[in-house]
Amino acid sequence: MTTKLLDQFKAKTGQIAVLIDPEKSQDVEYLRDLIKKAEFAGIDYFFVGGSTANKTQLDFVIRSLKALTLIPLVLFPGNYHQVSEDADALLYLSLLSGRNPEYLIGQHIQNASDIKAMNLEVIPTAYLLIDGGKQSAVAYVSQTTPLPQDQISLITNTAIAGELQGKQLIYLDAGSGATESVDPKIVKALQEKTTLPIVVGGGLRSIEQLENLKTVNILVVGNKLEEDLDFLLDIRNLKTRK
Ligand SMILES: CC(C)=CCC/C(C)=C/CC/C(C)=C/CC/C(C)=C/COP(=O)(O)OP(=O)(O)O
Ligand SMILES: O=P(O)(O)OC[C@@H](O)CO
Ligand SMILES: [Mg+2]
Repeated sequence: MTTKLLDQFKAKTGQIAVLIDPEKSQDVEYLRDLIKKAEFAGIDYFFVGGSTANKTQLDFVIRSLKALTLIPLVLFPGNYHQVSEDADALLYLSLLSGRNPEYLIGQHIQNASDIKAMNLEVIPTAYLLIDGGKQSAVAYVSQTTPLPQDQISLITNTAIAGELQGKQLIYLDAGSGATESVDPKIVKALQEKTTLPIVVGGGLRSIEQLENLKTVNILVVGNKLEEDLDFLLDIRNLKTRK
């Protein structure tokens, strides 16, 4: 019996997930290099997904990762096509910061029975877009407005409403390539109200940012590694320091 990934999420703070965007990762040599460095760095998870990636691109990445590494593979889907039984878990996102029914429930209805029949851990996730200083791909694709960073009670109330609906995980995302990552004050306020595990991503590009957010369960790094894989060496130093 393998442990559920959600239990692993809860077990520790300061875990690191590397976000792989399938659209930008269609080269097995690139993936080999990424995996080698990620394993050396002691990365905890690969998150795989993109706001516009297609299923063929996703399947290529899943097949390659499954052949090359034991690091758990967590789907972070931009739409209902980005699902596969070959992953270890699926973040079942509802975009609670927005008011677009398509991303609250519409996408989910498309393949709910298929997902239920899969041998795949499904993690109900309250997904909140937080204003990261520039328009993100998710805001654009979903046609929703992110929550302002200074509206802390709106953010905590949104997340807690998700908890009351049965979500098991809270994901605060400043958006891919954010110029301003999620403020640690938001995390602190949320942790006063809930013990649900928290994931933070969007615009994390320095060790200092990761350190300032180390009380969250998982920190997601995407763009920075697309530009500089050697940032994984700094992450390794951070992880071995602890
Ligand atoms: C029902 C299922 C299986 C999924 C639900 C689909 C929903 C509601 C998704 C939430 C909204 C959304 C579009 C999330 C995308 C999250 C994601 C994979 C972000 C990664 O960053 P990119 O958006 O690829 O950024 P760049 O394109 O800038 O690299
Ligand atoms: O690419 P970055 O800016 O690291 O963002 C990661 C992720 O949380 C976006 O959904
Ligand atoms: Mg992307």
